[in-house]
Amino acid sequence: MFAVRRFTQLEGWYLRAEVRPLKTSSNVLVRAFSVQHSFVTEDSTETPAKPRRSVFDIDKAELTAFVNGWDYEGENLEGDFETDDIVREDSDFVGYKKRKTSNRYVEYEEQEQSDYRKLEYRSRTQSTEHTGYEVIGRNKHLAPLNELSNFEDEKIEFEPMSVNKESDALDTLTDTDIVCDEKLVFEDDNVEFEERSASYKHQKLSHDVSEIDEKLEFEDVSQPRQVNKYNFQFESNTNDLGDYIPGLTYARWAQNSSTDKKVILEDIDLDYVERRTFSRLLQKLNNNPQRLSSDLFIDENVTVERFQKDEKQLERIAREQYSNTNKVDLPHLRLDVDEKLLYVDEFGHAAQKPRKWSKKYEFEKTDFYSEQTNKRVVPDVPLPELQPSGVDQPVQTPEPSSEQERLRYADDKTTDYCDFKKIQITGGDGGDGCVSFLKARHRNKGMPDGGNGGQGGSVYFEATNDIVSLHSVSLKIHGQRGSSGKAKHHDGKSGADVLIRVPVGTVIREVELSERDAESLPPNDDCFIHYPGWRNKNLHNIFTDTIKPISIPRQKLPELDLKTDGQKHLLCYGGLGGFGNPYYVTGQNKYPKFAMKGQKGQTRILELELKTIADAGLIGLPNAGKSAFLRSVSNAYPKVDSYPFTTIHPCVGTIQYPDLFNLTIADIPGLVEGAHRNVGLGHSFLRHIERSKVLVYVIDLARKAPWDDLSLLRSELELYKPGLAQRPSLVIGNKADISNVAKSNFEHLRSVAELQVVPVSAKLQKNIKKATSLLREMVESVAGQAC
Ligand SMILES: Nc1nc2c(ncn2[C@@H]2O[C@H](COP(=O)(O)OP(=O)(O)OP(=O)(O)O)[C@@H](O)[C@H]2O)c(=O)[nH]1
Ligand SMILES: [Mg+2]
Repeated sequence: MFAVRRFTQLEGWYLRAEVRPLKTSSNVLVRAFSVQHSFVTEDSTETPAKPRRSVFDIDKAELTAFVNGWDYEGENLEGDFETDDIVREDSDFVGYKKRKTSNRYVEYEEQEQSDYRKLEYRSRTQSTEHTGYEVIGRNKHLAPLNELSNFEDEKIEFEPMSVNKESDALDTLTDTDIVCDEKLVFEDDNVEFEERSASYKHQKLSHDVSEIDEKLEFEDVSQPRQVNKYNFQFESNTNDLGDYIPGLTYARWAQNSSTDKKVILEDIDLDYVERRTFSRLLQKLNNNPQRLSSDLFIDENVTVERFQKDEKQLERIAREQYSNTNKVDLPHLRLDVDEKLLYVDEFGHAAQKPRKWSKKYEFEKTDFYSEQTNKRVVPDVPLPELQPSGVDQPVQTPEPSSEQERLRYADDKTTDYCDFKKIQITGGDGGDGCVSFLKARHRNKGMPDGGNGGQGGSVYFEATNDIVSLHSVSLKIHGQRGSSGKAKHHDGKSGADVLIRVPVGTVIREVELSERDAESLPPNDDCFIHYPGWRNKNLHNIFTDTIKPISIPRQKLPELDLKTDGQKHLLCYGGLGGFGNPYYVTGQNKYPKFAMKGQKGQTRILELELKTIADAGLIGLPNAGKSAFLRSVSNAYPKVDSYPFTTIHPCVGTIQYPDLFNLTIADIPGLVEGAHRNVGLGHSFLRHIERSKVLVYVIDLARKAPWDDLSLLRSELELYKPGLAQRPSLVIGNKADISNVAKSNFEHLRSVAELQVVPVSAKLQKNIKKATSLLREMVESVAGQAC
């Protein structure tokens, strides 16, 4: 950790600013600042009787003045820091200078050594040691530190104060511009202190920092905010948490010994833990990742409902789930417990709202804490019923009322998804050969010495799992041209190859060049470079059958299916470099006055079609709950909403079974009647389930006649590709929680459908286990069969 700290002492106060960078690389991002000032008695050997620490926000202008104007050349430190305590040494440290400023960060880059010095100093009064790199700034302006002695009120107003003192500091720092809009961070220096938050107005600073002229108003941070921290305890077979811990900046974890299977994560502020990281961690810890999704579902019976971001949202969820069972006090995380996973605790903490980058903040334990046993207590929450709500009426899924509305939903401009593209790729041209003759004293006719041209760059395709769409592939792609040969037998350099990365599952087909495309290609008439004035003569003399330009034989590419990650193919050769004139020396012609031009690179027009590769594909009408089902069973997190065509491009999730078996499942947009006539979103997206070995029909049991929906889906599939509907299939009867109607519909559907029907509630996570195990059975039974 690198820190830039500066100290001073002024009228019994001292101020400290810390600049905490993001990484310890040569470019340091300044991320958070803390400024603290506390009272220090005049007699530095005594511990202050009642030291106080006040915390306030510091803004850009103040900090700039503060940093630039600081001077601690000894005298300012007297009193607090004895001269002997200050060990100043010139070190090898190469400091940092400002490189780029954005709203949030100041980026520093390496700076001359002479600009900075390394300091070690000890404050006797605070009995703490600090080591850090001090930036010796321009000693021009001081922040209005005098005002700080009057820091009694809630409001502080800073005035700039100029100091007429010149220093030999650097020009480079004059525009040091440090952004600080974060909550302050304070550490415990073994001194009790009072915290106070202050909202204050920033007054415009006039000189030298005049570029910062806006008036800043800070929000009032004195209002307490609810901070939710959770503790998790698991049994785990793995000790390998290293990868996951960095994401959990706000969690502490402990493992008693390497043999102990218990892993405890404490004080996790879910507002701050990245959702996916955390989910992955739990997955790893749990070692039973079957139902773990990014929504933090842990097991059939153990469900951490949601990240508690929004009290109201939580309340809504709780009321929905527990409507007929229990009223639960809010806001608390609900959890059902089984014997395997131990407990989850919850605290409602009243604490000051931490700003984004602040690392520490105080909280108090309030609920669910037993003072007798000094342990956290598990709240006793009964399990919910299978069908908690007694809704009799089916929830009618809204249909798009008009074509316009449908388009509005379908036209999601925020996503750049593309699964079909026609592109032109061209290999780089070869470099030209050179016509040159040795020039030497006393020789009026030197030998030919022209170099050969370099080869043009080729175009490769590589399949990768890193991308899921073709949108990043350019429409026209060229390999680099080889450079031409030069005199004195200097051959040209080869052009760089181009690698085009496409998602796994991309099918590449070559299309014949249309006449128009062929016309647009450069003509290939004269393939020779001529010595000045020799063109006609050359054409007349030497173009016999023996000297012919070499052309790359053109072969049509077979269809190429990139199915595995890392699969790489060369699709377009770059042209060969042309020969220099020495190549054409013969007995008859010792001084050839021509050389070969570089060959043209190959050109191909290709169609790229992305056909997602997944073991199972979800098919259903819009709003049937396909995405909700995918969310509940896999690690994917597609958007779920109550309007049709929520999903407009495919999304692939992975279901992970406890024995590490993985199964991929693709969610695609809703299919409607007449999709083959391009109604709805059409049926071109069915290409993404074309390769799935198992089809999963997701049927909304709350609709009037779900069996009709099923036959409609099957007939649309058949119209898209004959035989597709005959694949092994499973029917998921979703929304089974909508009780009476769903139940009767299910009975009927089961009797009518020739396929196996599993009732589930994707929303309430019911019967999911059965669905996933059936799905696995089917996938395993068809494993190895070609689709
Ligand atoms: N009551 C109930 N509602 C559900 C269930 N599953 C999904 N829903 C709701 O149904 C609506 C549609 O869910 P989605 O998952 O977006 O449906 P979809 O099939 O992906 O829809 P499209 O992407 O538009 O094709 C949402 O409002 C869900 O909350 C369920 O099991 N029970
Ligand atoms: Mg969807």
